[in-house]
Amino acid sequence: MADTHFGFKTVDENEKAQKVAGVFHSVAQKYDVMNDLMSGGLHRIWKHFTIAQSGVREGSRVLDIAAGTGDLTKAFAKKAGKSGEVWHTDINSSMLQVGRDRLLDAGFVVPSLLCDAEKLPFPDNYFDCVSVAFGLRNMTHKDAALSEMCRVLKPGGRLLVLEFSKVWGPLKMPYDFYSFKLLPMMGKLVADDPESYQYLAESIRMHPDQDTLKEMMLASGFGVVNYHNLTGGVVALHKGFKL
Ligand SMILES: C[S@@+](CC[C@H](N)C(=O)[O-])C[C@H]1O[C@@H](n2cnc3c(N)ncnc32)[C@H](O)[C@@H]1O
Repeated sequence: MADTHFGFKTVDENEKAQKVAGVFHSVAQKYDVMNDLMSGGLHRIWKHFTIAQSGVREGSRVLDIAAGTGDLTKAFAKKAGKSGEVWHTDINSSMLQVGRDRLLDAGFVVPSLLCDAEKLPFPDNYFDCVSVAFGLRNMTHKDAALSEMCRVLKPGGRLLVLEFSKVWGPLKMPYDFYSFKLLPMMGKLVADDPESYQYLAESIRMHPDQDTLKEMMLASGFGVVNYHNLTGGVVALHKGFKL
């Protein structure tokens, strides 16, 4: 079994998947409140921008990967309407359940499916839009997952990858202080789980930067890839088009 990263630690690939599963089983119930707290609500703006860039309209077929508590799924379901088809998927049963309950409570009846982004159980050329928000970073074989996302898209379809990225130089020091000092502290106080939020900070630093991710998407089969930096590169939205 090959080695990979779990935050700053080197672990074998099997162990990474188990540790990531442990993080998300542990944070699922507090995930939404922590998301608002940690980002000061900014994640809502980043997601709003993602939806605006999606091209999803009435009747679209959309796959939300690593969808967790379902923020994007819900917004896509609104846009795709009754004639659309929107899937809420995640590898983690705790995150999927919290998301499914939230979607139902908000009046959205969409399929929720437990599945691994690296082996998608969907046919080729099926979706108009595939999204993965803050999920790719946690995957063991990112290339395999990106190739799967490309496979299930129709020609002309688009992949949206919303993910933490490399910050603009002058922001680096305050951002590091925030990530490595304040974040684990908030994780302890609010969720009694400092390790999961330490992993969050470390996994962000280990994730490919904007241009590297763009190259990975091109190598995975996307014909055109571009990206937008949001909040000084704290987050980037990559758009990949299958030709
Ligand atoms: C930080 S949450 C993001 C949830 C949601 N997309 C959002 O933006 O709020 C990351 C999610 O990625 C999921 N995940 C990690 N590895 C995955 C994989 N290989 N396939 C599918 N989902 C995965 C986790 O279970 C977790 O729910």
